[in-house]
Amino acid sequence: MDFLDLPACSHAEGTVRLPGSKSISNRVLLLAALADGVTEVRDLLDSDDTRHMLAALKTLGVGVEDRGDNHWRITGVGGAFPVKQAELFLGNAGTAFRPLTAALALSGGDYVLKGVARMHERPIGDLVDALKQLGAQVDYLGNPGYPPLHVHPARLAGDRAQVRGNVSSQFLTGLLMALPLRRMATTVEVVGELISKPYIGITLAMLRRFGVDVAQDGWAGFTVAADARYKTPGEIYVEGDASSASYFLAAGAIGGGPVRVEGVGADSVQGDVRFADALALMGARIAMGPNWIEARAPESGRLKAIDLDCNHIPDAAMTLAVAALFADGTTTLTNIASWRVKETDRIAAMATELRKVGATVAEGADFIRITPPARLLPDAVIDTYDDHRMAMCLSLASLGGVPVRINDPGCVAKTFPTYFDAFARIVR
Ligand SMILES: O=C(O)C1=C[C@@H](OP(=O)(O)O)[C@@H](O)[C@H](O)C1
Ligand SMILES: C=C(OP(=O)(O)O)C(=O)O
Repeated sequence: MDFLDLPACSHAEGTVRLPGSKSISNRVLLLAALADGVTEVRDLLDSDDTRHMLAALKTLGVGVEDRGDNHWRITGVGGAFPVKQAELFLGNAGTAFRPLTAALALSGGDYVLKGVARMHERPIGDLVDALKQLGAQVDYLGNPGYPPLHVHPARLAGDRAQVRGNVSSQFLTGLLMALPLRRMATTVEVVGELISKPYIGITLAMLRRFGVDVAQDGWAGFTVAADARYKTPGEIYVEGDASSASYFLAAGAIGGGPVRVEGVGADSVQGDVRFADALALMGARIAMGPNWIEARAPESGRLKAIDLDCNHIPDAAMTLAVAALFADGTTTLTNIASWRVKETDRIAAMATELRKVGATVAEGADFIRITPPARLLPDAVIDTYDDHRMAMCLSLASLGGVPVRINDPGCVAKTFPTYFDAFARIVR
């Protein structure tokens, strides 16, 4: 097994230029592909998840040109994809799999969508159920409710669909992105709770950038007009990734700081910038400009434990679970049931790995509670479960003055291939 030994460290300080946002990159790529005309995409994230999206779009007949330095020229097809038969492999990229399922289901072709084994355990039934109400023909090739999928041309059907939003917001995101392909006014109603709402905010903001305004009835109803068409904005810059920012900001809060991240700040459309508020609740000193955030340790030196509903920041909340190792009491993170259906069962994985450094951890269906040890245990061998965030989060334990071994560190390639180099540059 490949591993990386992180030396003991206790101080973090410096500036990190963030890679592009995964959530924005994959939305922009799909919207640019469906739009009429050429979009110059700047600062695109270069990682496994975006490579899967780029490869899929190329297969589907979209013009995809690498201009170097994370600049991509996308020549859109102005509607449904011209290639009418394809088999796509999308790795473990939820932001590729769910939106492409919706777009392909309304594209009038015959498509197979597959991923890695874990992707075939990640639910998609709520999206497929909603698409079927709109006439989509989708078969499960494995277990009902899960990928792989076989998509056939849709039959004409009604002007509204209901979708459940309590398992993943990506189902609603996928529907919204695909609806302009129908060329008829369509309303999506959200049934029950909608989780991870700020990601719908990103979707709506990106649709607006591509010329489509969605009429919103709170979080319960979304209507796309019959004449909605994606228009290229010409050029678009991708913000830095706010979830990736969380590791460095936490490092600043734990290891003195200041640590500054550049590429994301007060003007961001990403909900995960709210991670900075959570760190502030823990006592960290936070400063923010339009395009940067900086974190320093509390005046007292030690972080405070918190009780926090983390439904709005499901990804960055994992970083709080590790910051809790450095707090003065028991931290409880609630409303995070979706952790169990992501890259791995993140509640179980986090509990197991935090215990390896000496924490006392309780877990439930939708919460995790962490009580730090007086001193972290040295030489923990951390398993990462093919989950980039497990690897990046647990690297922070080394700031407790203990050496930490990270197994399979390459899993960070999903969203941040150069993470460990960036981390090494700010710690000592
Ligand atoms: O739409 C998106 O870009 C994302 C939505 C979130 O998923 P859920 O809606 O499943 O919580 C998040 O965890 C994921 O990393 C990215
Ligand atoms: C849940 C995540 O990924 P995905 O986009 O595959 O859902 C994540 O990046 O934490």
